[in-house]
Amino acid sequence: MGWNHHHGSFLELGLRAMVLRMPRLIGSTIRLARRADRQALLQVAAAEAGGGIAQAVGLVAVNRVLVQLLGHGETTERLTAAVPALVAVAVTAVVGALLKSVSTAGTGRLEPKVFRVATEEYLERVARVELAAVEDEEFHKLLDSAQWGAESARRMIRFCVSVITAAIALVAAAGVLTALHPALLPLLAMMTLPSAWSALTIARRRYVSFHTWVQHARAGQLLGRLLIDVQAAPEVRVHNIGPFLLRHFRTMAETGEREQTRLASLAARTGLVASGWTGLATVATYGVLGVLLWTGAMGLAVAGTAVIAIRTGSANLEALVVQLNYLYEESLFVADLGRLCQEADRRLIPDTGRPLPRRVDAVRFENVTFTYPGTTDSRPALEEVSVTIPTGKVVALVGNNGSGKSTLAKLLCGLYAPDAGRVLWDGVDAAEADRADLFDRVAVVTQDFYRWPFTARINVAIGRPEAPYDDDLLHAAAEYAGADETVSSLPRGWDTLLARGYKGGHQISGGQWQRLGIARARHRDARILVVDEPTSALDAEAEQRVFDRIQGLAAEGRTIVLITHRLHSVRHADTIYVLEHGRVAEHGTFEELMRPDADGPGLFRRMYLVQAEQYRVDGRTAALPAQQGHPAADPRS
Ligand SMILES: Nc1ncnc2c1ncn2[C@@H]1O[C@H](COP(=O)(O)OP(=O)(O)OP(=O)(O)O)[C@@H](O)[C@H]1O
Repeated sequence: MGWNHHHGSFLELGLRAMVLRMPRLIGSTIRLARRADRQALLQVAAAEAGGGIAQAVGLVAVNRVLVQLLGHGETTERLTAAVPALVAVAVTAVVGALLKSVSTAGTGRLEPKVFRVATEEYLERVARVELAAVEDEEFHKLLDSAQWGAESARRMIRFCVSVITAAIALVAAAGVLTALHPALLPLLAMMTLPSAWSALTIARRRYVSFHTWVQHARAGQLLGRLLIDVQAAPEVRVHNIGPFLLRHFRTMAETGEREQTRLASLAARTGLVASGWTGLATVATYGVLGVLLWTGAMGLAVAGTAVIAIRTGSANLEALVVQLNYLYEESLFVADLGRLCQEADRRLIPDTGRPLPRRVDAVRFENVTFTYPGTTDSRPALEEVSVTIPTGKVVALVGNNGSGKSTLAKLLCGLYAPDAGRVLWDGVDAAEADRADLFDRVAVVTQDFYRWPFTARINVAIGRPEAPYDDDLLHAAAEYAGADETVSSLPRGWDTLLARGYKGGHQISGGQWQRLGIARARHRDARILVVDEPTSALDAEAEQRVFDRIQGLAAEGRTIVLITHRLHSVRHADTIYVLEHGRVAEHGTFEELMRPDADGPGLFRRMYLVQAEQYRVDGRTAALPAQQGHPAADPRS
């Protein structure tokens, strides 16, 4: 459990502080409800207040009935005298029932809306935080527990209503009891305090346990989900991974069960202690009532009403405590949601900044050093990197796995800021730039671009989510990426759902997805196109076509940043940067880098020749570039 050290602020609170905090928590729920549906909130509040008044009036009427029935005179006379009070009891009961149903309807209307408002509140923020926050383990832990907060906010409405109902009813019963005899009130409180203590103690324990185990539970659920995951399904079967996953799922579930057992036995012990104290308080209460009757300090009718008031009062108090307990438990999760929103606000991508020049001549990386936040690696992902990306040119980034190519692309897109050095868009430092403006100017297509579980149309159109659908533009983008054939082969064309496991869902191949991804980036129509290994799943012909088209974009004035391991594809790039361990090892044109006598370590030439060697046919040596007196090299030829 060493990796889980989350401590919510509530864990530091004592029981008294919790009780004191309760009104504020109820207040924040009411504010949330007001934002969700003011009218429904008023309806619930009015119905609950009316219900409380009806209950108090009902109790007073019961007292009148008892006084009349237990008074002097003929039975028929006493009955007749009690009729008006009896009618009042019936009327208050009917009014109470009607108001209850009004409140139930209002609560039912309010709850889903509160859930939506609370969910939107955090989703809207989390979608706008810096990428570094999303990748931050601490932020994720907060996200894990806060996700329960929206559901808790929904449930809090019901518990809030129940708490208010029970509180109003309790005040009514306590008022009547005080009027009957002031000594009865503290006794009523004594009867219920032990259960209040026990309920709050149990809730607090459950919350602490939840926080300690939240990631364990998530990991267990993940194992369960892997067993039914569509993408994992082939490997699960062929490699017989099912029993392995199941075994670990069971081990994790059993560990969780032991925690539940521990909590249950603690709860049983606490409950038993509380019940003992409640029993003693009940005996004392009825004892006092007996003494009052015995000494003649209280009449029989009053004692009868007092018994009813004590029973209703203690039932209300019991309900109040139980509901308060639920409310408290839920409020802890809502508080987590509040903390997540605060943390997200702190880490939001700023929505202001310097506008970028309308026409940028070049983006320049000046001695950029960058280490991923939270990593313990001593070596930065990028170290003193200087790269120039002129507008309208093709710049290729090549290098071994982990050399920093994708990281450089992410910094270019404004997803991270350098720790040292600057990324300059002409004169404007990207760290100070208006990020929305910067994002607007780039389109990215990576090897693992997102496969949206939507229709083919949306999968391309989502490149420009705000723009209205224009089928001509979508067709042009698809044609550009060679995705038009894929789309026309789909059972419902553009409207085919690309999500296996849903009705009408269809699965396409990796290469077909890649064509759609390229079409999406093309549809975005940004000034800088970053293509990170975009063609790895394409067949040779399609790949060639995509590269030719990408070159064509540069001719139209767009800037292309091309990341690839297929060195043959970068031979037409205007500049090639070769990265090694986060540094630029060498750069130049293809011809310059292929010259055996070139300055620098000759890394590109070595890598190229290794690739070319793999394409040797029948013992013939791979061709070398034309300027060395050989025909242009194509490792695949
Ligand atoms: N999100 C991340 N968090 C922490 N470290 C990362 C992250 N992404 C990459 N790295 C690390 O940064 C270094 C550079 O990775 P990067 O993905 O930029 O390499 P690359 O040249 O694109 O590699 P490849 O050719 O395999 O795609 C690697 O050491 C990698 O482990």
